[in-house]
Amino acid sequence: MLCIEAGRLVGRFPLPPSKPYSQRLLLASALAEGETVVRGLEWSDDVVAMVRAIQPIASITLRGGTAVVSKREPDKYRAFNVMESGFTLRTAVAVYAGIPGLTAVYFGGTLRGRPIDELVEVLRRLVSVSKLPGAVVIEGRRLGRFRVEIKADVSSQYISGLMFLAAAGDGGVVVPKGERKSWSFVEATADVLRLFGAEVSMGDEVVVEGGLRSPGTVDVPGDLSLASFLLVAGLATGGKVRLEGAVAKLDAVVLDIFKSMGADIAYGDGYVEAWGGFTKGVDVDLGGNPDLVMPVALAAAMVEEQSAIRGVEHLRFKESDRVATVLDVLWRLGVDARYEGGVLYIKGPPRRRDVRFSSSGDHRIGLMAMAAAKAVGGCVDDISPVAKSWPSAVLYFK
Ligand SMILES: O=C(O)C1=C[C@@H](OP(=O)(O)O)[C@@H](O)[C@H](O)C1
Ligand SMILES: C=C(OP(=O)(O)O)C(=O)O
Repeated sequence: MLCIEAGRLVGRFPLPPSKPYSQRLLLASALAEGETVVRGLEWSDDVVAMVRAIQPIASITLRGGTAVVSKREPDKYRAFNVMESGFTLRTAVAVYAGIPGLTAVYFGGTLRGRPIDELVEVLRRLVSVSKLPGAVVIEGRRLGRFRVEIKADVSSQYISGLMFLAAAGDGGVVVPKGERKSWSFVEATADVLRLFGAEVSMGDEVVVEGGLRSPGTVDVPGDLSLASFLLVAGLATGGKVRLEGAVAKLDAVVLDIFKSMGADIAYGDGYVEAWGGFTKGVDVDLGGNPDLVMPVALAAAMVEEQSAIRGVEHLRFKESDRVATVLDVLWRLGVDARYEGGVLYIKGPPRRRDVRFSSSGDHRIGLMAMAAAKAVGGCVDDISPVAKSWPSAVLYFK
């Protein structure tokens, strides 16, 4: 149990490296011609999962937070455990469909109950895939250019996986069906593939031309979906937080959201600063940026005006049912909160002090609970899930 005293959070902190970019850069490096140096990694469980996933096809040297990666002749038989990383599971299952040989991708923990079937169904039109409890086995072969349709309202990682498969082979067309959820992550995949020289066009269809080559040395940018828990803790306690490092475009919209809620935010080359506090509610659709729901919900909990966070249906498919577990944190704070028709309605301020929070086995709920505990005082039952994305976070909330 981690207990945190209520009080102003004032300080300078390094921006946590973006997990989505770390994983995409490592995967692209393993599929590209030439050697890539990826700098600025933090060894979270999900980033380690991606290192395991690329090991059978790449030579990897690790030095501190730097990985030097180059493509090699793939092992004939491949087996690795992606643990709880949804992105690694879904991209590895797709990419290994295009690499001749047999691959067993193991997964566990919270990932056992998360969706993968739609992707397996689509891949079965191209290769043989078996889904077992806790593992997916793929019989890969060299594919020609392919065209597939896939549901877009469950996980954007299906689309990202198929984009990597196309880029690593002779190209392909992915047709997203239904509402496009978490679309900012598909754009991040396109950005990384383009950085590695692929042609990607995004319209009604996502068209990816094959062929990746190393851009040389790349730096992982900072992650605002994670860092915003520090910003919320600073703003909710009348403190001041300065985050140092380059910021990823992905999820940077959170800075505008916090500004619209009355916070003072300044940012420039290599830093973000936040002070003042939250004074206004917000009405925002976060269907494209699901990882911002937790920090924005906590910010909304600090103000009296009612906030609405829309587009959150697919948060039920994450490490926990985040519609339920976000509400759990808010209710423990003594905030009025409810979910109705894809929308979270939240009206603060917190009415309780010295609260006992639960991370519900979910890293982003653990981070939300730590930031909440900084504001009202209290304890978080189990912070081990936080190692999935940002192990060093615990050092900053003390
Ligand atoms: O592609 C990615 O790196 C991610 C996509 C999102 O998931 P879904 O596409 O499953 O919603 C996001 O919530 C997750 O944290 C990371
Ligand atoms: C859902 C997440 O990641 P993944 O889907 O890659 O497990 C997350 O980091 O919140």
